Amino acid sequence: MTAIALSRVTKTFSRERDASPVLRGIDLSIEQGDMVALIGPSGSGKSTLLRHLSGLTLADRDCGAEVTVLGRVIQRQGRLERDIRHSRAQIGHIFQQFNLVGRLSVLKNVLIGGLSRISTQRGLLGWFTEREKRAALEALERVGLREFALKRASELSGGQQQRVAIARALMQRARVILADEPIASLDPESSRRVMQTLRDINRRDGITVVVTLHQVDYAQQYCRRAVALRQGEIVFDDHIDVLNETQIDQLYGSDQPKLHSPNAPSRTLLSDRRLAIA
Ligand SMILES: Nc1ncnc2c1ncn2[C@@H]1O[C@H](COP(=O)(O)OP(=O)(O)OP(=O)(O)O)[C@@H](O)[C@H]1O
Repeated sequence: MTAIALSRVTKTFSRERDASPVLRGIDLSIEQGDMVALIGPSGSGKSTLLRHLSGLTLADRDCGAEVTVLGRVIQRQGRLERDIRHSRAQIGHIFQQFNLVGRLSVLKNVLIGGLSRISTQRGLLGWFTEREKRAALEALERVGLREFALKRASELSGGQQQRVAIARALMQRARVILADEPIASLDPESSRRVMQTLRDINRRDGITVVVTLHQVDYAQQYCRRAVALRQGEIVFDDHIDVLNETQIDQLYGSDQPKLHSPNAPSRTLLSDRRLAIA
């Protein structure tokens, strides 16, 4: 079953007449339960594409764009769908900067993930039931941070905070997780833990994961499929094993990021059958 579908998504930020689009007619479909890496050089449109999926960014109005997630329309013709709140409840968006409330406990931060399901008043007052607290502790257990529940979020390392953000998405009962450069500011060990956590929830819970990554070797190690963008167009879309050295060089040119992971699998050189880079 299709979890995510984009058709004809074009996005131009500038209103100047000759401004170039950041995304150019993107058509993409992702199956439920897949784990997909969005790769490509800086500025190629990865984050912008991801933000279209949760309706944080709207496509151009005149391009006939449509974005659906889990069968619900998120945006159509550059307009947000009316019942976006319900759709967003199923989508966990994780950011490079974690977006936790540093002065609150780790547990409270995770509990906030369930806010879309409880009354605004109860949420504002910070009243949570024993059942909700148990669920939040279970989510923390899943990401290996249960013993940090009562610490302030700001006391945790970057990698730990990122895992709290993942626990918050679990508490939210998200069926799709969109992770925007979740390891960009982390050291290799923390990066591995975060990617392992994402892969674990993908495999065990069947949650669809789309993750933007700068380091191709992490994509190769943890993701099943790669979608590569260059200048706002999809230039590669296939099983991650199909992506070879030559294609990576073509994709990044002289901007190719360093490969950080010492455990990266050796890459097999396969045919260039799908790469459309000119
Ligand atoms: N809100 C915005 N207003 C204007 N331009 C924007 C906005 N957001 C992104 N852009 C521009 O769109 C282009 C694509 O940005 P985006 O962040 O999607 O790329 P990216 O591939 O995620 O890059 P990086 O890997 O460096 O994060 C860039 O040129 C960026 O400057």
